Amino acid sequence: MANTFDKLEVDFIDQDESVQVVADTIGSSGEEVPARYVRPEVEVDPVIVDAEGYSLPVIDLSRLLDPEFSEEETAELGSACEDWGFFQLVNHGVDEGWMQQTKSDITEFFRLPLQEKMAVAIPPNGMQGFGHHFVFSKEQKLDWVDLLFLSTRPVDERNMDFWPKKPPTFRDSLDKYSQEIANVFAKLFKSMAFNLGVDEETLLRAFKGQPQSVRINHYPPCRQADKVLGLSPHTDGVGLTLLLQVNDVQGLQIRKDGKWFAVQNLPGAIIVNVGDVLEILTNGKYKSIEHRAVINPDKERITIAAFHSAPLFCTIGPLQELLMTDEARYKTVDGVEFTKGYFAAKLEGRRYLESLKLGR
Ligand SMILES: O=C(O)CCC(=O)C(=O)O
Ligand SMILES: [Fe+2]
Repeated sequence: MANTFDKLEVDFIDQDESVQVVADTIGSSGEEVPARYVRPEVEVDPVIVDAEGYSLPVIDLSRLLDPEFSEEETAELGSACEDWGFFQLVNHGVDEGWMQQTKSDITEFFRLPLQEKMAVAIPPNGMQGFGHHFVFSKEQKLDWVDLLFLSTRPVDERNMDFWPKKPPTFRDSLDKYSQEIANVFAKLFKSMAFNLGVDEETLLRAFKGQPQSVRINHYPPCRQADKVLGLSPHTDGVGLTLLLQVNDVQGLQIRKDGKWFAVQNLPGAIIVNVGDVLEILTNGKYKSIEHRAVINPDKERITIAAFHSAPLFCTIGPLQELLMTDEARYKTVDGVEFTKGYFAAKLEGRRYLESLKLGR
C-alpha cells in the first residue's frame, strides 16, 4: 500500500542528487572539508554549557502515571513544554532489551559497506531510505550526516522496500522499538491533554492513526568539526519528537536565550521535543524550539529521532477548546499544505511557522 510519504512524493523540489554520502567518502579522512559543508557560524556562535546555571528539565514518566505524583509531575511537564520545548524523559519503561537490540542493529547497518547500504537508497525525489534529503544544487550547503528515513506507522502503510534486510534482525527490532515509542507518545499526550485542560480524545484525534516516522542520523567524525554542522538549525515539522542517542556521544544543541545550549543526555533518557504542529495545536502555549547537531572530531555519533505527526489529510490549527478562552494565534491549514510549506521554507532557511502566526 502506498505510504503517506509516497503520496507526497516531493514534486515541489527538483532534486539532482538524492544520495550524498558523507561517511564513506570524506568522513574520516584528514583532508580539508569541502566548501559545501563549511559553516562559518559554528565557530563563532556562543554556546551555553551546563555549568552556567541552565539545566534541561527532567520528566519522570512513572511519576506521570502514578496517581500520587501525577498532578505535580504533569505541572512540571507543562512548564518544560512552555519554557524549553524540550525535556529528558526518564523511567519511560521502554523495554531495555529492545532498546539495546535496536541500537546494535542500527550501528551494524551503518557499518555495512556503502554498496550494501545503497540497496535502500533514497530514490530521486523520494523521502524514504538511506542518503541525504533534498540535495538540489551543487552550491547548496550540506549537513554532515547520512540518514536512514523510514515511515514506521501506521504499520500497514510501511513501504518495506526501504527497510534494510541487513542486519537480519533490523526489521524486527525497529518494529518493536516503533511500538514501544508509540506507547510512550500516547502516555505523554494523555498528560499533556490534562495539563492543557483539553479532552484527551480531542488531542489524540489530531494525531489520528498515530503516524510515526524515524530519522536515523549517522554523523561521521570530522577532523575539522568546528567548521561543519551535523544538522543545521531547524524546528521539527511534527507534533512530538522522541530522540534516542544510540551511542553516548553528545552533540544536540538547543536555542536558549539567544545562545546554543549543549544538551548532556542522561544515560538511558529519551529526549523529547515539541514540534511546530503541537505549538499550533496548543495555540502557542507549548513551544517548538530551534535545535541543531554538532559533530565530534574523533567519534561517530548515531541518533534515532521518532517523529509523531498529524495525518497528512487533516487540518492543523489551534484546538477549538482552547479558543473558547483565547483568540487564535495561528492560521489553520491542511496537512498537505503544511508539509509542503514546512519543507519549502526550510530549504530557503525560513521558518514556515512564522508565516502562520496571526495578529502581528
Ligand atoms: O541527532 C540529534 O541530536 C538531533 C536530531 C534531530 O534534530 C532531528 O532528526 O530532527
Ligand atoms: Fe530535529
